[in-house]
Amino acid sequence: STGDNGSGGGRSGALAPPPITEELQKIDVNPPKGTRDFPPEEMRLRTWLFHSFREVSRLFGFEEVDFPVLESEALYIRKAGEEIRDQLYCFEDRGNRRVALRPELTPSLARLVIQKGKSVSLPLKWFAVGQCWRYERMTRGRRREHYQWNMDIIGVPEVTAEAELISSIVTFFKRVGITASDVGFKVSSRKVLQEVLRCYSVPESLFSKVCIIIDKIGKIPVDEIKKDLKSAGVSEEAVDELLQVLSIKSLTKLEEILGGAGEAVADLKQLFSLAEKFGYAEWIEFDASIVRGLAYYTGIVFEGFDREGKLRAICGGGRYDRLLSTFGGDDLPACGFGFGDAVIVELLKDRGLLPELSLQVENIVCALDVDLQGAAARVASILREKSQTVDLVLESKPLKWVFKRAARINAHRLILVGNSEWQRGMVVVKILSSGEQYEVKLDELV
Ligand SMILES: Nc1ccc(Br)nc1
Repeated sequence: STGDNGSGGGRSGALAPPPITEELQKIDVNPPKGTRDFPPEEMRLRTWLFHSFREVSRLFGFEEVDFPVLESEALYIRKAGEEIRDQLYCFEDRGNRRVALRPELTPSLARLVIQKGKSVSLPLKWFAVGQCWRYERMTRGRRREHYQWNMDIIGVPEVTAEAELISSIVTFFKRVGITASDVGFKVSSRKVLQEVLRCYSVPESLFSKVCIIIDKIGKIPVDEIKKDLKSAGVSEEAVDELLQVLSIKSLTKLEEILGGAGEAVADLKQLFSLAEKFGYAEWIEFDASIVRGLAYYTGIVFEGFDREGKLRAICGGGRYDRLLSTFGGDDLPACGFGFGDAVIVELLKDRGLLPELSLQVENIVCALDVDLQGAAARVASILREKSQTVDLVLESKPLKWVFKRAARINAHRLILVGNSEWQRGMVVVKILSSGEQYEVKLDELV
C-alpha cells in the first residue's frame, strides 16, 4: 500500500511503529462458539446436499419458501417442557421486543399460512432449507446452529400426506446412495398415547407434556420417566400401562390391545398399506415408543434412524393438526418433517458415500505480456458470454505459476494471449490433459 501507516508521517518518514492499542490486537478469527464457517470445500458439500434436498422437493411438486431467521419469541413459547424451548436463542431487541433465532421452521410456516389465509388454495406443498438455532450451554460441545430441510403439506387430513412425505425422504436417501439396509423409519401415532390416556381419564391438557416426557425414553432412566409422568399427574396404574403399550413393536399386537375401532390403528394400517403401494415398505417399521419431542404433533409421527445405531435421529416429522389455532388462526390439517444437515453428513461419511466435489473451471486465461492484460480480459469476456467458466489471471505471473494454478483449479484448457498471435487476431489454446496446443481465431473460440 502507498498510504501512510497511520502514525501521522508518510512512508518516507522513518517513524517508530504505532503503539499497540486494543484496536490493533488480532480478533478471534474463529466463528462464534457452536457455529461453522463454510470455506470452499465445505461449501461445495453443503451446496451439493441442499441441491439434493431441492431436487427431491421439486420432484414432489413442492414450492420453496423461506422466513426470517429472527422471529418473535412468542412463536416458540409452549408450556410442554420441550428441549427446544429450554434452548431458545432469544433476546430483547433495541425496540424492547422479545425475539428469537428460529429453532425450527414449522412455526414460521404456520405463521405464513395464517397470514396468507384464503389467498392461497389448498393443499399447500411447501419446502424450505433454513438455518436454525439453539442456545445450549457449550459444556456438551454441541453445535448451536444447523440447516434444516423441511417439507410440509397443509390442508390434507388423510394419511396419504404422511405417506407422501416419507416417500420424499426415501427418494432423497436413494438418490444419495443410502439403502433400506442403511437406514429405516420408526413410525407410530400420538393417537396411541391419546387412546391409552383416555382409558385412564388422564386430562387432554396433559397430553403434550406427557408426549415430551415419553420422548425421553431411551435417553434418561425409565424410573425418571415414571417419576416425571406421575408428577405431571398421570396415575401409577396409567404409567405402567402406558409404558407397556409403548414397548409394542407390532401393529397386530397394538390392535389386540387397543382394539381395531380406534383412529390410531386405522391410521397406521393405512400408512403401512400405502408404504407397500409406494414401494418403500422395507424402509418402515412400527414402534409405539416413537412420539417425537415437539409438543404440537397430534397424529402419525416418524423418525429416520441409522440401523447401526451409532447416530442420532437423521430426520423426524409428523402430523400437527392443531398448531395454527395455537397462533390464533383457524386450524388446518398439516404434516411435515425436519431433516438436519449434520447427521446425514456423518452417515454419508460412514458409508463412504460422500461425493467427490472439486472446483472445475473450463478455462484459465493469461496474458503473456503486461500490455496484453486488456486483451486477456476481452478473451475472458467473450468466453463468459458463451457461458464458459473462466479464471482470468489478473496480474503478471511466470508461466510456472500459471500452470500450477491451472492444476489447482482443475482447468480444462489454458488460453494464452501473446503479442505475435494477437497481432493476427489469434490466441493459443493448450488442452491441459493432453498437452495438445493450437492457435485459434478469437471469433472462433468456443
Ligand atoms: N433445533 C435445533 C437448532 C439447532 C441445532 Br444445532 N439443533 C437443533
